[in-house]
Amino acid sequence: MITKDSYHIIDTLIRQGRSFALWRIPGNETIHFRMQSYGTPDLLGSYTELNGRSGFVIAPFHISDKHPIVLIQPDCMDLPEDILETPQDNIEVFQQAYPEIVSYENEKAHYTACFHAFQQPLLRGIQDKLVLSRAKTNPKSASFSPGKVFFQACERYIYSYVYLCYTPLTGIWMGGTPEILLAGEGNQWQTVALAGTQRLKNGKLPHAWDQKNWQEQQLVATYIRRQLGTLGIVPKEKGPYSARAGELAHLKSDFRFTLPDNQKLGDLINLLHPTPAVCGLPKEDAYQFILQHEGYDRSYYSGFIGWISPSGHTDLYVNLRCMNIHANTYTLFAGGGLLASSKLEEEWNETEDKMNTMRNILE
Ligand SMILES: C=C(O[C@H]1C=CC=C(C(=O)O)[C@@H]1O)C(=O)O
Repeated sequence: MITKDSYHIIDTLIRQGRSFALWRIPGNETIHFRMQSYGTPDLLGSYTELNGRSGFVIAPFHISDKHPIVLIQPDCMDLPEDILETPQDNIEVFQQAYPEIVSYENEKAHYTACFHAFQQPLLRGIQDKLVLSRAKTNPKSASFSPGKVFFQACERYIYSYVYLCYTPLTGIWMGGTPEILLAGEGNQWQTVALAGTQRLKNGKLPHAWDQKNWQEQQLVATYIRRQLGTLGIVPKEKGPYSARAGELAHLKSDFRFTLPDNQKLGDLINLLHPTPAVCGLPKEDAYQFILQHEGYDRSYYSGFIGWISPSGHTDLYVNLRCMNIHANTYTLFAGGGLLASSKLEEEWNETEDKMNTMRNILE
């Protein structure tokens, strides 16, 4: 069994440059571990290449040579009980592989400029929704332990999918995300439409939602219905209802369905991802707009992570409420859906609240 005392083994695996993932499903105490000790993870250039494949996948928002889809093909299913540190294990593993993401010195000014740019197509009715996000890089203390932080996140966020993934190409990613992209097995599959955000009220789920949040979530739900429909899938739908994500609440609809061919999960992912919960509508224009105007590289934030197995069980989640850990810093990411009616201060505060999911466990 993996317990929080194993944190130093996890930290050593990172220093040794091993490709591995640890994750915990919402409402479940078991921590899963998979590691590829031989060879290197597969690099894929499209979602459809995931058809028929299994392994732990980490996929970016925008696939590129710098950020391909990375598929860990594990040959080791148990966390080593102990591990021998050698003098070669050192921090260089961080430095060579990935430069840190530099956030803007005056972040609020950059966000404000982006907000106004994003509002143009929304106010003109060219876009119905656009998700604007940002990154914040902070110095990290010398004693920072990714392993310890992972176990803290597991304890604190019982309703979220908590993961830690390291590969030499992606670097260290960790998060506690509430959003399923695709989960299930056999003839029982599930996705969700998750959008709209407010803080918990005295630690409890709020049940009243304003028009903007409803509309934001309805756009995602309609999109999912339509995309599933193109495969002839008519899902059973539940919601929207208020769902908890750390100290925040979202509106959520569940979609349950069977698949015509479980070997074609990549085709379905290609249809769903990126949903308007992280991109926008109409989808393709929103995607291009974000790439051109957001002003930074989302990297693996708002991509997806998780275990994929067409003949076993699949648990893929959208990579939200996450951070990328570097040698001396860590970068937090968060975004929010903008509609024509969005207000700058509210949206900025929402990104702060979302970043607090990871920030709170570092304090
Ligand atoms: C884009 C993020 O959240 C999405 C998921 C739930 C609610 C959202 C919202 O209210 O804007 C976002 O669509 C993020 O956490 O960075």
